[in-house]
Amino acid sequence: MKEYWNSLASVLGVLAFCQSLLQLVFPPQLRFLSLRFLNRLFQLFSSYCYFDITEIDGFNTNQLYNAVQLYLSSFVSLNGTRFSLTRPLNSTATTFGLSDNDCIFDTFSGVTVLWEHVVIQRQSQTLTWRPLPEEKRGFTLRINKKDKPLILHSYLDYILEKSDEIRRKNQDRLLYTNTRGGSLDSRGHPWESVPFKHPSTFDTLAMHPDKKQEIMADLRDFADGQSFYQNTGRAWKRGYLLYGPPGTGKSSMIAAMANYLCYDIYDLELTEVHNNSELRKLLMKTSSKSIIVIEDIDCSVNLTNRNNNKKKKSNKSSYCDPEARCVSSGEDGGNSITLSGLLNFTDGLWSCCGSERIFVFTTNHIEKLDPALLRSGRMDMHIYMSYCSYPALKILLKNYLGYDETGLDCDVLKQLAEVVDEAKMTPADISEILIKNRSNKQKAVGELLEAMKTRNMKCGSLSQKNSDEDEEQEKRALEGSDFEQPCKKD
Ligand SMILES: Nc1ncnc2c1ncn2[C@@H]1O[C@H](COP(=O)(O)OP(=O)(O)OP(=O)(O)O)[C@@H](O)[C@H]1O
Ligand SMILES: [Mg+2]
Repeated sequence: MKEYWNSLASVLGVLAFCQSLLQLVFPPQLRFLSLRFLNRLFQLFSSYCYFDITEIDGFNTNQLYNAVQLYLSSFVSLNGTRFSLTRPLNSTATTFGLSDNDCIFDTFSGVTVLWEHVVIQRQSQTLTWRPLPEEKRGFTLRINKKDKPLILHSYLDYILEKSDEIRRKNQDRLLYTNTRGGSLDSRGHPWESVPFKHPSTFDTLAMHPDKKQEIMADLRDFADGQSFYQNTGRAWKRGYLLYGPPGTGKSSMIAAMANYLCYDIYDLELTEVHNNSELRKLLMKTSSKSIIVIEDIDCSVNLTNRNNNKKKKSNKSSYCDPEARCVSSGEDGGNSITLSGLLNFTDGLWSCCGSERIFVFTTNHIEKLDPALLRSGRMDMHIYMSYCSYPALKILLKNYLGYDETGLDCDVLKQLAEVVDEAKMTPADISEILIKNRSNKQKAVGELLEAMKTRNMKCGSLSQKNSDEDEEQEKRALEGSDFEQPCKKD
């Protein structure tokens, strides 16, 4: 052992001597040139090629560097032993990173590549308007020369796509709103955003499990359907109309959709939009992978009447499409939203700027909507949010009180099943009772049963009327669309 250390010390000594000799004999420029020459020689005979991805490209941050960093973070924690940990602004997760000057192997399409995280001190601070970091950071990708044409482009595309996915998963969703009367912020942006932390998910949503599965499958198909939409020549967007009485979970459903797909939400306040062109500008400033929401579409602006009135009033040049919706250049066309403006927003050429967007309209009164809004291709799926049914009630009991089917007395369950449909209580009504008594489960269920029975007795005739109204609403939705009705009433 002692001999080994002695020989190692002597080798190191010789190396140090050579280095100082080199420094003495060769001036720095010559040393630099000879190093460059050796490097070229090495690259010529090496079977690898190397790609440097620096953190700062000129004066701008290199997006590819950030993408690689995020991409590597997805598996570095599995294979590495030393990590750098970060938590970016607005992020909900800690990110594992490759340590300085550390390496990691990755395999793509059966080809193994090596990533190195290169960090070196910056020699001297050049005079710039923006101070540069003291360290130069970058990733070096090593690929076998024969594999380069096979994978380089597809691998980089894959990294960009994957990193985008990770970023969206890690970051808070954003909720955008346009409630500033059309004014722009300092960067000329018409939307204001706040982190969106709504806890509603499809697990917490009380509705018939089959209906829920159907909606989730539809959303998943949409999100994974890029090639389908491309092949069929359709814009990559989808429209959902949520309708039903207040408190049945329309807004909760939107939050669940956003959380399920990790999309941002643009909550469009139509009353703050002055005209069609402003509406179009708002649309242009939305990002892809987002849900654009117009709540209570029947109350936001009087679109149907607006059109009718205009048709009567306007004697200036206008033309009508076959469905008799006027697209007018008349008096109020300049400073108000028209139905056609709204339809163009969801359906026209402008709706395709950007991609992967979902439009959701909600209403309590589907019968008040103009049939043009309901026709095939506009709102692809009409979802009726109904009063609480027995399968939905079981979800509420589980979520609020922790009861599953076996936890509750059979007799109580049977009674609940008998009265729940007739009681016509919304999930919001029921959750109020459950929240109020959540520390005493027995009492909560007892009170709920009482409330349902009382409603049944009191509102026998009223519930018949409501039922007729419900049927009328659904009938109306079916009439307004000549396409398959995917979600039927429970
Ligand atoms: N289907 C549901 N599942 C779980 N909770 C629900 C459901 N519906 C309503 N709730 C509860 O009731 C509250 C109100 O629901 P929500 O705002 O989603 O109803 P809404 O249909 O959008 O009502 P409105 O028509 O008045 O806008 C929610 O915070 C939620 O706690
Ligand atoms: Mg709502």
